[in-house]
Amino acid sequence: MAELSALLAPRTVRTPATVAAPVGDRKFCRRIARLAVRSLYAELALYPKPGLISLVDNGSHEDMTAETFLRSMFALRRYFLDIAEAGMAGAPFAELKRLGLAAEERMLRATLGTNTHRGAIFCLGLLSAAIGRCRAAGACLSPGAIRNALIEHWGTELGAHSVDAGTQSHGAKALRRYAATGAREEGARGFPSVFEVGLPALRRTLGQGRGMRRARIDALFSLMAHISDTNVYHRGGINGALTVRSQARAFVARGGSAAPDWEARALARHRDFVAARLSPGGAADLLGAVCFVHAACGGEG
Ligand SMILES: CC(C)(COP(=O)(O)OP(=O)(O)OC[C@H]1O[C@@H](n2cnc3c(N)ncnc32)[C@H](O)[C@@H]1O)[C@@H](O)C(=O)NCCC(=O)NCCS
Ligand SMILES: Nc1ncnc2c1ncn2[C@@H]1O[C@H](COP(=O)(O)OP(=O)(O)OP(=O)(O)O)[C@@H](O)[C@H]1O
Repeated sequence: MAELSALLAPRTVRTPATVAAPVGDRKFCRRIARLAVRSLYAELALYPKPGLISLVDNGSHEDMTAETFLRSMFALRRYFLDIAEAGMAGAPFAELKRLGLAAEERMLRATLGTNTHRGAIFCLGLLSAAIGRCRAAGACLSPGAIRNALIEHWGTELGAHSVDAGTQSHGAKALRRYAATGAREEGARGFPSVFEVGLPALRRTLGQGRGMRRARIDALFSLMAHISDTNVYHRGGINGALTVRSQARAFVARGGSAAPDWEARALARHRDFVAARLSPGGAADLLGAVCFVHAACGGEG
């Protein structure tokens, strides 16, 4: 637990200018890795999240708990450091993929075989590499610079990162059965849901003075309303996907966290989703990525 409190202790460095300051590159990458893990923790700790695991309950899941997620997060600290350094060094996509696959193995060892963070390993890993690239180029960290670095350096390979014929993952099955696009398509397009949906929603709510908890809720519901989430298709098929999208759209249309009864309505959606065994895990992963980009660019973590 001492480790956990060190990891989650408030950051003293907060401004974009400080992120780009001439501290050692390794120190910079360590800080990026800390922010990545902290962002995954922020996603886990947020409540209520429809159907998802939090520190309060297990949502729609029987095979994992918040503790499984915490074990996985600790196992991934080294990965985020390594992939940020690889990005900084201009490593080819094959090297990022090798690191990503090794991290998946580490995650599965730490969780005794449960997939807690596959999407996050992919998404926050690539973003860590892109942040490393920005640092190497001396660019000031901004969402646009991070996205450009990602597309410029690894966009071609990401566009060709298709599902192997024999892959039996939930995502691969959802793609074959429902043409649900999922994490690969997000990556191929430079994570538009992070940069064009989740992050603007987070910043809008913060700009309106409603604080970080509500900002994360608004980002999560905006993502749920927008994305093609292979977890949802896997568990609930087309009807499940339509339910998640329409419920999230209704929440957003009523003003999101600006509505006076937002918390009761978010809780009601949580109960509905648990009853229907729905879990928008892809939106949860992307929320982690939104929190990460926001913090890396100097926002409150
Ligand atoms: C692309 C990946 C994530 C494969 O996904 P696939 O859909 O086949 O597998 P699976 O269903 O097991 O996992 C999907 C993960 O994506 C998340 N997800 C689902 N929908 C979405 C979405 N729309 N956007 C983002 N994440 C999503 C899920 O929560 C889940 O964690 C990945 O396993 C992969 O290619 N790994 C190899 C490592 C690699 O190439 N890394 C590149 C550099 S890091
Ligand atoms: N807080 C969260 N709660 C639940 N899932 C999350 C959360 N944050 C992220 N996720 C994502 O949701 C995914 C759930 O994966 P998994 O493939 O085990 O789905 P599942 O629906 O539980 O599968 P199964 O039907 O085998 O139990 C994880 O990969 C993870 O990335």
